[in-house]
Formats: sequence, C-alpha cells, structure tokens
Amino acid sequence: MTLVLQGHDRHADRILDVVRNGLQDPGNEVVTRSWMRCLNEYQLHPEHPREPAIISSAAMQSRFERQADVIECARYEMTTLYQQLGDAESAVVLTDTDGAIVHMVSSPEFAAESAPLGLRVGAVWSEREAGTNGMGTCLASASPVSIRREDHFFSQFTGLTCSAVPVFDPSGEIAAVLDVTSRSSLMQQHLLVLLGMTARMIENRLIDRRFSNAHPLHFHSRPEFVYTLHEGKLAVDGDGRVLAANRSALFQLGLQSMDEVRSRRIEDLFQTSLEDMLQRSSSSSFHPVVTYRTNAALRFFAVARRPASDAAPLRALSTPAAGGGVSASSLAGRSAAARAARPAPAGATFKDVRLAAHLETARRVITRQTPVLLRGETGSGKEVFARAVHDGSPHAHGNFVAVNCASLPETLIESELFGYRAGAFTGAQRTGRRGKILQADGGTLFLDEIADMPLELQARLLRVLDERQVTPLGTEETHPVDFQLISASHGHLPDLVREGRFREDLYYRLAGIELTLPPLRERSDKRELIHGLLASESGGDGVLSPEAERLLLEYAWPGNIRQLRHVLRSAAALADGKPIGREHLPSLFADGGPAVPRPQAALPPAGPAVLPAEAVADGGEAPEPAPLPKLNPIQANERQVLLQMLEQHRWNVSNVAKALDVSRNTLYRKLHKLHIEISHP
Ligand SMILES: Nc1ncnc2c1ncn2[C@@H]1O[C@H](COP(=O)(O)OP(=O)(O)OP(=O)(O)O)[C@@H](O)[C@H]1O
Repeated sequence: MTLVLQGHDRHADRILDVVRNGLQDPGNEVVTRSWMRCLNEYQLHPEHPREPAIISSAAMQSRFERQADVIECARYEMTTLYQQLGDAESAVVLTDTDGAIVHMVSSPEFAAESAPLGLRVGAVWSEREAGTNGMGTCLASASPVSIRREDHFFSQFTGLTCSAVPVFDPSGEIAAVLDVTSRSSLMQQHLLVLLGMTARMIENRLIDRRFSNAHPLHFHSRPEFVYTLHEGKLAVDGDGRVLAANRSALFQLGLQSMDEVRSRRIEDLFQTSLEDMLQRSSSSSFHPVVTYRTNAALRFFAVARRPASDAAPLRALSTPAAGGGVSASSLAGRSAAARAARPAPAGATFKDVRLAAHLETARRVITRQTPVLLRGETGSGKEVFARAVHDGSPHAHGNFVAVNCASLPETLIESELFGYRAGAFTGAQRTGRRGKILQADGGTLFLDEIADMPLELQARLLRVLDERQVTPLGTEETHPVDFQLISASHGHLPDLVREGRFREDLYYRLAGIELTLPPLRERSDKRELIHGLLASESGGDGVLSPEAERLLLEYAWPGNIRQLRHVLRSAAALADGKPIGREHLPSLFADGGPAVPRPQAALPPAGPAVLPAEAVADGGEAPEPAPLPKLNPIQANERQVLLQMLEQHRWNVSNVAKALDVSRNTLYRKLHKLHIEISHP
C-alpha cells in the first residue's frame, strides 16, 4: 500500500509550528485543537509514530457483547452506505466509545492493505492512541469531523481521509462513532451528510430495539415528513410517559437534552392523551393526525402505535379466501407451487458481457441485503433480470412479487402494497387482503416504475424499509417482514429528486447499488436472443431466412425485447411454418412506416394476449390467456384505438402517452381498465 511515510519531517514541523504559533487557518480549528491535545495532553510527538494498539480477541468479546445491539442496528446500514459510496478503496467503520473498531465493511483488498496501519476490528483509534484521526477526533469533540490527509497527527496516516459522526443512544449519550476512511479525499461534505443520515437511521433502529415494549410515536410539523428520517420519534410507556426520543424530536419540541423530555407526559407535549392518539391514528389508517404543542401552540402531525412486541402473528390477517386473503400455510404451499411453475421466460439469455457482469454483481450484493435499483429502457428486460436475481438468491424459495407502481390506480397502491383488514374501507374485500409486501416476506419484492409512486406512499414505503415491518390498513398490528428489494425505473431518479418529485432519502434507500441494463440494440447476445425468442414464439419450428436475420440484427429496437417478441410472434404466424423472410417483417424496416400487422390467428380477437392483472403480478403459475371480459361498445372502441396506437409506437408506452398528451400513469390506468396487458407477452 502506498500510504507513505515520505516527507514526515516536514509534516511534523508544520504541526509543531501551528501548535506553537497558534491558529493560522480558523477553518481548521477542530484539527488544531486536536493537535494541541495530542501534544500537550497525551504527550504524543508527530515524529514518533506508534504501532497500532490492538485489543486481544478475548477482550474484544466483552466489547462485542456490550455493543451487541448497536452493532446489530448498524450492520445493515453500514453495508448499504458502503454500496452507495461505490469506492473500493474505502472502509465503513464503527467504533465503540473508546475508539476500538467493533465492525468494519470494506473490500477484502482494502482491508488487507490497510490492516498494517491498524484499520481492522480490535484496533483502537482514540486520539490518545492514534493521534488526530476521524474516529478519535470525532469522539473527543463529540461532533462530526472530516480529517483529511495532512490533518492527521501521525504521518503514516496522511494517505487517508476520514469522515466520522457520533451515533447517540436513546439516552442522548454517544454510543458509537461511524466513520468512512478512504484513500480519496473528494466529496467530504457529501460524505458527512450521508454519514449523518446513516447515523440517524441507526439511532432510530436503536430506539425501536431497546423500547420494543413501548408505544412508538412519530411526529413532524409537516405531514409528509412523518415516517421519514426527519421525523420526531418518541417511545412512550403505557401511562403516556416519554421513555426515549430521537434528535429530531428534541429539536422540534425545542428541547436541548433527553433529560428535558424524559418522563414528560404526552398530554404536556401534545395537548392530548396517548389513548386518544392511538385511537385517532388507528381510525385514520395510520395517516398522521393533527395535534398541538401546548405552550408554543405549534401544530404537529402524529401517528401513535401499539408496541411492536404486541404484534399479532401473521395469522390474524390471513383468511384463506377466494378474494385474495391467503393463509400462512397456503402461502407456503403456493410459494412452492410458484417456484415449480415459474419458468424463466422462454428464450431468456443473459450472455451479453455487460448484462452477465451485472447479474453476477446483483446476485452478490443482494445476498447482503443490499437493495438493487435497475435502470433501463422500456422493454429491456428489467423484470426478467430481477427475477433471475431472485432465482439465484438465498431467498429463491420465497415469492417473487412484482408491483408495477405506474399501472396501479393511485388509490389502490396503498392497499395493494400494505394490505388491509376486512372492512378497513368502503369497497374492501370482506376477508381483508394480504399486501404485496407481506406476500414478499421471505422472498423478493420487485417495484417496477418506482418513479411513479405517489409522494405520500414513498414516505410509507421508506418506513417499511427502515423498520422492516408493515402495518396493514385499518389494523394496529405490525408484522415483521424480511424481503430482498429490487426496484426499477426507466427514468433518472436523481433528476426527479432534484425536481422534488421523488424523495431523496428513499432514493438512497433503494439505490444500494444501481445497475443500467443495456438496450437490445447494444447487446452482444442479440443473435442468440432472437433465435431463443423465435423458438418460444413459434413453438419451436420457426426458421429465419438469412435476410430476415440480418434485418433483425440491424434494427434499432426502440421497444427492446418486448418489441422483438411481438415482431417475432407476428412473423411466425404470418409465415405459417415457412421460413421467415423480409415479407413477414413488413413495415418495421421502412423508417417511420406503419405498424407491424398483427395476425388475428395468433391472438385473441382484439389484440395481444390479455391477462388478468392478478395473474401476472405475483410470479405465480404461468397464466393462460384469459377470455376478454365484456366491454361496452365505447370501451371496446377505445381499446381498439389504444391497441392500434401501441402497435404504431412499437409498444412504447411513454411514446403513446406523449402522443395522447396524457401522463404515463393515466395511460397505464386506462390500459389496465381496458384489460390491455403491457408488461408480458
Ligand atoms: N433476457 C431475456 N430473454 C428473453 N426474453 C426477455 C429477456 N428479458 C426480457 N425479455 C422479454 O421482454 C419483454 C419485456 O421484459 P420486461 O417486462 O422484463 O422488461 P422491462 O424492462 O421490465 O419493461 P418495462 O420498462 O416496460 O417495465 C418480456 O416479454 C420478456 O419476457
């Protein structure tokens, strides 16, 4: 490793000079004060570097035990942060309050290179031992710090840059330090923000964990911030007394310390009782209810719940019913059936070099519970890819549950995702319904077109991802859930974040790793894909003439694999057993020409295969084409027009939406209503 000692005399001189002659750069006060402590208090000298102090593994055991819940709460967040950084020459590190490293996430290469410097579990990074450094100086100053290369007291660390933030426990004491140590000194400001967010997530988890017998109370002065990282969070006992609060709660209540809030009653803080809040929260399906701050007459929006430890077993929600309720045991049975019956799409191939590498990466990171965000043009195979990741993952025995956020009516997304109790709202099924999130428990949840999720639901989803538990509408029961998350978008989410249409914190949550799938025209396995799909669309006896093959290989495929599948299906039907030639691929290759004709023989009367939405969403058995439900003459006409437009635009929904001047959301809803299936052949 090139973390060099070179120039250490000059480095030492600079430190001694600054300490003796006072501050030259007021911006560096934290560093200068640390240098002073190192020299005067700890009697360290920059010219006499020390060997890293390492605690024996026997002694570390008791530290692990002491810090067990903090480490447990931090483990997942640290892995997520590491994936987000995408910096192979960095480590995310957690120390206890003595500066001893208790957990670390990094690449094996970086771990091996930096271990001799003491960057490993068991090493102590307090200022007393290691001089000025991210972890030690954060502990000493009890505040976030960035220690860049030459800020380090000892020259052996000047190849590194560290950013560190304190993690507080529910009593307001520092419980740990979270640090990123990297060779790169870029983006420190950005890094401190990310670290701060991660620390808050750990702190919130710690409250849930240590106070699982208490009533959680979430609040904020703006309703859209309830259930987010910015919310105030209190743990309240059965008598309505506050046991713990997060930092945001103190800030919003205008209090300085935990002592000022501990043992205060809910009535003192919000002019209402805990019972009243619980009742109103429950009857509002856990949408935030208004409440007031006593003295400052401030208005808050709040949700109170029963303790997580009271969570009812899954059975409470699961009535076996034709209408969608599914019992835990029947779910297990269905899960097995789904696995047996769920084939990879016929002709599926991932041999393109980029795609194969992405598949490998996604399969690797998903085992570490890192969420995967897929980008790719419409029809490029994001769902098929997600399914392949699921099938090769440790959760493959569970369900693969796909939810298309754009195709669900806004009013239904919430109940589809979270489920509901019988009679939770007008129109609810008599038996209640398990939401998609619960269906994905033990398996994989695939959120397609995530950019179309309404903002209020983004907050609820974020909460589920943070807390790993779900509360169906109309109930107070929380159900722990364990699922792998893959989401997809063909838009650029950071742009939407910038425009305020997508929550930044949710984006970071989803994008543990972000992979862009190549469009069909760029895939190196195009030939194989064409032949595989043709075999499946023609029942195995389709043959391409050399000219047709060349045309297919050269075409730009704006609708990607979905379009290719449709074209091959039409061509196979038109050729009727003969080799497919140019004449069977009509106007597709005349630029801007009319649509590819769809042969009646291969399809139901009014268009492509029509599947009931339910049949395709859960990754269940491969569905049979269903008979077209009865439509009135106006609907039938509308349906015909839409099918024609889809054909003209090669099944590119965005382009059709543009041509009709409606949002994609509206168009998806319309398609759904008219039983036009888009995402599958
Ligand atoms: N690797 C593949 N091999 C064979 N067929 C594939 C492959 N990937 C996708 N397909 C086919 O392409 C079509 C579109 O795939 P998919 O629904 O996964 O795309 P998508 O990117 O999720 O589309 P959208 O952006 O519209 O949601 C489906 O018919 C699917 O079976």
